[in-house]
Amino acid sequence: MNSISNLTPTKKTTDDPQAVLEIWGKVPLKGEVKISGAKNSALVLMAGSILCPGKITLNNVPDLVDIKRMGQILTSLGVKLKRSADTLEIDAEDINPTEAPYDVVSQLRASFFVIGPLLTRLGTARVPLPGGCAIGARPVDLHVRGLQSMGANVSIEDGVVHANLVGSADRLQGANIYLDYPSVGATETILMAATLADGITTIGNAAQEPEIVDLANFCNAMGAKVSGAGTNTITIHGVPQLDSVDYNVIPDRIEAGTFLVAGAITKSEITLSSVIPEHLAPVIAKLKEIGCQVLVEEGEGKVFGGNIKAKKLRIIPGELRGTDLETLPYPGFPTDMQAQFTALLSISKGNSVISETVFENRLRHVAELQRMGTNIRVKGHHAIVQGVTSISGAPVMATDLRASAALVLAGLAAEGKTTVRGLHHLDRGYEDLENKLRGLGAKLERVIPGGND
Ligand SMILES: CC(=O)N[C@H]1[C@@H](OP(=O)(O)OP(=O)(O)OC[C@H]2O[C@@H](n3ccc(=O)[nH]c3=O)[C@H](O)[C@@H]2O)O[C@H](CO)[C@@H](O)[C@@H]1O
Ligand SMILES: C=C(OP(=O)(O)O)C(=O)O
Repeated sequence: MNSISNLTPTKKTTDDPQAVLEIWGKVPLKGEVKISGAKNSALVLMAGSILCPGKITLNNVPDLVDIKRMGQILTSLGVKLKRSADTLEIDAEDINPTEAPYDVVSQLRASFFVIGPLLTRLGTARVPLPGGCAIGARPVDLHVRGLQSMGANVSIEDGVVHANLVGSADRLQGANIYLDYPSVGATETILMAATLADGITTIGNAAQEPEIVDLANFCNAMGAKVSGAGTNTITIHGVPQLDSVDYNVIPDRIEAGTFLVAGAITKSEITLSSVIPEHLAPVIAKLKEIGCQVLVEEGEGKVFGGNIKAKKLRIIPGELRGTDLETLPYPGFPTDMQAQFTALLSISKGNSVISETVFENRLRHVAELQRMGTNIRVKGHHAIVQGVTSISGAPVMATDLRASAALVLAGLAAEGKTTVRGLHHLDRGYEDLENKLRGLGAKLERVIPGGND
């Protein structure tokens, strides 16, 4: 049997498709970890930078495969990018409405978010439909209908969405739009398109996620007139042009939530720095129900949009007990934390019912968690969990981004060695996860099986 001491990592890599993550569980964690900027905010802010013909500086941008892919899409449109540490300089003065490359768009949902900024600034946009994803069908009908309500002609030809202003119109027209569902992406597409439209746009039943508020703050910092972000009705008064800005991306509430679960699942007290606790309210409430204390402490004081200061969060785990949870649009419990909580509840005393209501196919991690000795049944969009007292390491396959995080968390709590495959999912959305966990004392290593570098 492998042990920590005889593990001989052969080649560490971040992008080799053969690489696996080996985790030795039951090692207590300790210390402090810094949370990176939010993937889902940075991605939409990068798309939103197209709205401005001047230079944009984004700080606190995480170093992720998804961010690199979004950079490739912007570059293909003529945008100039310069990255230094966590700062990204974006110059979208000279852009052309060429088609964003399919092979990148097909790997990244957020790539579709360039459609609103391109259309409203240039009057035309061609963006391939974002690729099918393992978590559900994810159509873009709400984005399309929103742009059509603002006077755009939108058609889908050979898998590419073509959007144009109609006739002699030189701007989109403000409109009253009511979303059938508070879609994050559709709210972002319409919000960005409306910043440069002629007149007033309202978005009813808008998504209220913190990333929407960050986008509105970013647009307002460029001179847009957006109000109501963070509520279910957003109003945008269109302006003719937006200006340069230097802006800090908010901390990643899903990365933060994942580390809180790491503390809970290993029964370890750890501290997270650079977080906005309010963004984690539904996650913290569930952790308390499960038996953990989560304390808010003063942080280093970095300031984000809306003049919010970063704080620290300390988790003090207790006896873990089961609870029910249902994923919902914000401020409900985030679907992006469901897989991690499935891992946590699988070793919490008693029964739990987890209901996934946002995406129709987001329980695929259950089959992998079962390999580790958990007792979970899937019925429709529910996972019915009977907590077990211990789980054991096993070879497992990541099926999507948050599923990969759930398997890493389960590996931290399991007896023996867990080997996680499919790390390209993990690398999409977690900056330096292995080193951050190692800094807290976890024993894990990325290796190529059988390699000999
Ligand atoms: C890059 C990014 O920010 N991704 C996040 C964003 O994804 P994304 O913006 O894709 O998520 P949405 O809120 O749009 O999707 C929610 C639900 O609405 C449906 N829908 C969406 C749009 C549409 O036009 N038609 C439609 O039917 C989707 O299929 C899904 O069932 O919000 C999700 C929900 O919090 C998160 O899990 C993702 O991490
Ligand atoms: C589902 C996610 O991302 P995306 O929308 O980019 O697929 C996620 O971040 O969990």
